[in-house]
Amino acid sequence: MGLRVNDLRVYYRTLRGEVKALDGVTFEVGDGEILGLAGESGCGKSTLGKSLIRLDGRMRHVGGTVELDGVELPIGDDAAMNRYRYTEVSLIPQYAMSALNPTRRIGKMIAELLESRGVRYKDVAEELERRLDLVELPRDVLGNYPIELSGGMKQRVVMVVSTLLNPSLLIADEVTSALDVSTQKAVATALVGFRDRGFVKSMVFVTHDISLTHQIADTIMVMYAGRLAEKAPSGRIIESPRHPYTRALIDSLPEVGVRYEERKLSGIPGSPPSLLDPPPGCRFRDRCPLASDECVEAPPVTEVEKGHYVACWKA
Ligand SMILES: Nc1ncnc2c1ncn2[C@@H]1O[C@H](COP(=O)(O)OP(=O)(O)OP(=O)(O)O)[C@@H](O)[C@H]1O
Repeated sequence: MGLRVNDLRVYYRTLRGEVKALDGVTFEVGDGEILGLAGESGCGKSTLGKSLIRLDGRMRHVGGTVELDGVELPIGDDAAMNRYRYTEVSLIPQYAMSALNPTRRIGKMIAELLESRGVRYKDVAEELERRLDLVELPRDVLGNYPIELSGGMKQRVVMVVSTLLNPSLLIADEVTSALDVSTQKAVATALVGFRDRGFVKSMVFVTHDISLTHQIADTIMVMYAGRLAEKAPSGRIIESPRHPYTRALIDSLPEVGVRYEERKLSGIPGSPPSLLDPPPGCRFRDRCPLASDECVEAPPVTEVEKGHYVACWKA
């Protein structure tokens, strides 16, 4: 049944007011689907990823729902969410390599984690070893402390641990940004393999790198200033983007493997609006070459062809 997110609003409390980081986002991810989430820094990608599993202390669930396999997740209630974490929805965090407890051997850490989920280590030990083999980690890592492993090895440990209980949904948050290009590819390929083997049913792959997303995701969703700009099957969005912002992103893609955050968006002056007090209407209109009077009203998300959604009056 997959993931169904409806009009999700999550804000950050700050001294200057509330940052409307996620301001009414609706989308679905089907079983077996990998959704790549793209957009400039600050558009709300990580906030969306985190909202699906754990709101941090400053985040407030203002409205909207998240349904996984037909069950509404209590995302605003940290304690109630606990029973879904690892088993139903799991996260490979942005800094996965530092997510491991430095004072625990890997095996011990996994045993404690399993215990907290009511699972006996020996019941999954064989499967754990099989998965370590699969990502080409020696079984000995179970006896190692994190400091004894390289960055890439720690990354793979976190990948294996976070998917060990076969969650329905995996959120991979910028898992490749700290890696070199060839390791990025290997990690992305391993994640696709996890999906193909059924370790996870569906995945939200958050990244700056739209060219990498294109290689692994079935569908790409582009966000702009806390809202959905466009969502379509990967090939479709790369070949014929309909939103002017998506077009700019793709035009600014120089070559595979180069992150667009490191380049200026060609031909688009300005920067995204502040999410403390975003202007009414289309949030891209100040930078948009096609903007006209109707853009003072926020465009609805429209399905322009099957599976292709765009929030733009001109699409
Ligand atoms: N803890 C926080 N307190 C206040 N505002 C925050 C906090 N974390 C994020 N924000 C703001 O929320 C908005 C969305 O941030 P988010 O990290 O989700 O974006 P992102 O697209 O994932 O960016 P990046 O790729 O740089 O991580 C930004 O305006 C950001 O400044």
